[in-house]
Amino acid sequence: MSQPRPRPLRVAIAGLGAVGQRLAEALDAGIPGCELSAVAARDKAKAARTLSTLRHPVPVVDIAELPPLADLVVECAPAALLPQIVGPFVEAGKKAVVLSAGALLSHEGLVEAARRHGGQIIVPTGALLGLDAVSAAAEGEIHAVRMITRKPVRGLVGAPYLEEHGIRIEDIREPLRIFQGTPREAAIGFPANLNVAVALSLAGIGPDRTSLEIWADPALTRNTHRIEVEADSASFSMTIENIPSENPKTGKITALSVIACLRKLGAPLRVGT
Ligand SMILES: NC(=O)C1=CN([C@@H]2O[C@H](COP(=O)(O)OP(=O)(O)OC[C@H]3O[C@@H](n4cnc5c(N)ncnc54)[C@H](OP(=O)(O)O)[C@@H]3O)[C@@H](O)[C@H]2O)C=CC1
Ligand SMILES: O=C([O-])CC(=O)C(=O)O
Repeated sequence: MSQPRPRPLRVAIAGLGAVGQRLAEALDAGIPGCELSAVAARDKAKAARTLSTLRHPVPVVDIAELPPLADLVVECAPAALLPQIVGPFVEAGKKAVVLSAGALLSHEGLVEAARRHGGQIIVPTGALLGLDAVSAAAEGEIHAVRMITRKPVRGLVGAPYLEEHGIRIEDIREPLRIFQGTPREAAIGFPANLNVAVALSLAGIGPDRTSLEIWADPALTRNTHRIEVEADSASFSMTIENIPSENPKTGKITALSVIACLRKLGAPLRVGT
């Protein structure tokens, strides 16, 4: 005898920007097993106007009001808000999908809280690719992971690292390597630009052993990430060229990655790790 169908997972969106808006539309159109239940926005009146075209209206609230309204939160807000969005969900044994992955490194207590309370933090592949292969390789031994990110100038301007080191990229005419280091260092210097490098490091050999280069390239229109992995099971390299969304720092594929991740949560056929 088949089991009764479980009730849909109530999904909250924290941050209604480039990712949040696309995700709200997709949830409203229907992701099996999920229903949009609430949205948190800074400017609630503006968010209510944005959401007025949804078929199924949802409350627009402050971040602190989300936990009783949802079983899972998708964090797609400025990185500084990560602990206040994710903490209450994982402490209640619920799930949080995290896009500001870089901020996890300075709030490792969130992972411990999820462990203690039976919650879960999910970092989707986001604007990157290949995290399935990296996770599989990490079950064996990975010798080295290298990532080279190239971005158009407007995808990088304003990053704290550039200000701190007096690096001006607005008028460059040739590609310029602006950073060489680790994802842990990049998460501090580029909090809105390099979540992908942190996600890669968490899937593989960690934020201190992964090596990262960042280039500003005035000829580029797409955020381009190349990853190179040497492991005892395989060697592989992959490149993704992201078409920017309304937010030039964020690739369009980011929201689609979250949609695919939510779709997999309750799917009868799940493909990929
Ligand atoms: N892991 C990955 O692969 C990727 C991660 N990211 C990260 O995902 C996050 C979201 O990206 P994106 O959608 O492009 O960012 P946006 O800047 O477009 O959206 C962020 C939204 O959060 C809102 N916000 C600000 N303060 C609050 C608050 N107190 N309560 C609720 N909402 C608030 C902003 O509102 P307002 O504009 O009014 O201030 C804005 O609408 C970012 O941290 C980004 O770095 C992005 C791309 C890839
Ligand atoms: O890493 C990020 O946060 C965003 C990014 O590079 C992209 O969208 O390509």
